[in-house]
Amino acid sequence: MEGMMPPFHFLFFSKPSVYIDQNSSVKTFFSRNGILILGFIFILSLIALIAVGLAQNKKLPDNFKYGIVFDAGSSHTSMYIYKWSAEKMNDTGLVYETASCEVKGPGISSYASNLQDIPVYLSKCMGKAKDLIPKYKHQDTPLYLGATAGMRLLRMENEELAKMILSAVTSLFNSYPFNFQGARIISGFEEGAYGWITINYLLGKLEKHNWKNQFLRENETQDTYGALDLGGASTQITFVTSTQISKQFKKTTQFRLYGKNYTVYTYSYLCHGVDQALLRKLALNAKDASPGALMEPCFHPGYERTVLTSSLFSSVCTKIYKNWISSRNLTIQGTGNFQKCKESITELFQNNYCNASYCTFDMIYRPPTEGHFGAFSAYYYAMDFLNLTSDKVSSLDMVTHKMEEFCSTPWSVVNTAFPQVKEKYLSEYCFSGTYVLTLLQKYNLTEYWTQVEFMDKINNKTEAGWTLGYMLNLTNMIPAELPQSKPFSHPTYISLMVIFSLLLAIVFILGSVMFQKSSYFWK
Ligand SMILES: Nc1ncnc2c1ncn2[C@@H]1O[C@H](COP(=O)(O)OP(=O)(O)O)[C@@H](O)[C@H]1O
Ligand SMILES: [Ca+2]
Repeated sequence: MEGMMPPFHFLFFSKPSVYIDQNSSVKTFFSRNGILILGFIFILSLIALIAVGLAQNKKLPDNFKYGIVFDAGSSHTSMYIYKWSAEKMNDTGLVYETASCEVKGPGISSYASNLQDIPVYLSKCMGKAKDLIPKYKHQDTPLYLGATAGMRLLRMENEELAKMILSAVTSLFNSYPFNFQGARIISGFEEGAYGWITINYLLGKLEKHNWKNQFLRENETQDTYGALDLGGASTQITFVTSTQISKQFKKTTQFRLYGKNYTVYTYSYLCHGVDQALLRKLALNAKDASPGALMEPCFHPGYERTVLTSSLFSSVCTKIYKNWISSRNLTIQGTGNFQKCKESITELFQNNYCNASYCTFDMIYRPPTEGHFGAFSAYYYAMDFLNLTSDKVSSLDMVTHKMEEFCSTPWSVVNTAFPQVKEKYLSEYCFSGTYVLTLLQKYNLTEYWTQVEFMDKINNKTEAGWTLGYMLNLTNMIPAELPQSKPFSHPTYISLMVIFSLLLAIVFILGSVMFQKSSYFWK
């Protein structure tokens, strides 16, 4: 049996029963110490290997954070609750909308004369936020309210009243356990810029991971989308421009996001929101109306609406038209003519004077548009209802044809076909659809019809609009530089794993050999 290997289990389980002589016991002593040292290295390497593996692949605990933003628009107020993982807060696209709430009632600016009703107005949605967000997170949850063009108009008319509305909101929100960060009127510039951040963040255009989960460099990221927001009282256009723009126009802003610079052009047209545009159009045409009646091509044949003429001139946007008409009842009668409707809408845009190289309308300089655009809010509501979104209709001719057909459909037919749609919206889709087309044409975007994507919820979750961008900015959640996504870079991780694995293999082999040798001394 001399020289033969002991069976495998002997290497590990057999114990020496007798020491043969002095010489061999010394050798055994050294070989046993060697085994101890190797064993020690083996255990250390094993611990290091496990630690590296765990650090890299640690399953992050479900530690979520929340944020609440109220969008106090001119026509209505909505609340959005956003949610994100606390550990990954600087990664893109990880903040999403977890719930939303429509505040019942009109826009907040109409509460100027009944401030006492503001708590009732907002408390239902606040109650929803309290129920949805775990109690222990309430104090850490930032709460914002941003008001847009309805409040901008009220401020122009009566600054004191606008302040009183915001104070009423502030005292109400301070009574809730959330981390209230303020209620304010955001500027049109912010509204455009935050809308642009929202859609590009959600579409993953600001930074990209590759398959190894590394952030890509500047030239590897995708082109951003321009943002088109259409509200009730104002509308914004925002896009990255490569045109050098003179500082005098003050229409651009610089962003540094995830290590990349963006020069963004943005402009907000007050009184060009869809509701104010309709009001301006009706006010403008009221002067030519035969006593008591106004023929309106943007409403369906057979549709009638009676308004008090004073209501047409009560807005800051229509005051300029107020002159010879004393208040009286005016019946608006639809004639359903798309082409005439379009012509009358065109009159709402001024094209007469431009003090720059190029203006879209209303003397506002704008550089040439570039790339794709995401159009949301009332752009989406109108085009989605009319089944005219750019993925469904491929050419402008088709859109025009469908609009002609829709506008000329008698109101009785439309009303019967869509009993579930709010009458205000349904009766105005011919106008709002035509307005969307005219506005896009004024922006020179209709030539590139398929480059305009009408969008509502991005990734089926988060509504496109300024609110998410606003919160991301105020919570510093979009870093200027690229964040490190893992404790080790991928090459370091791989190198460490290979080194420790090799070390383990060597120690194991050496250990086995030494153990085997020492067992000969024990025999
Ligand atoms: N489901 C809908 N269908 C049609 N229009 C809608 C729908 N929901 C909202 N709108 C319209 O979208 C616009 C939203 O504007 P809003 O955000 O309130 O104003 P602003 O941004 O100018 O302050 C309003 O004109 C409103 O009537
Ligand atoms: Ca809005």
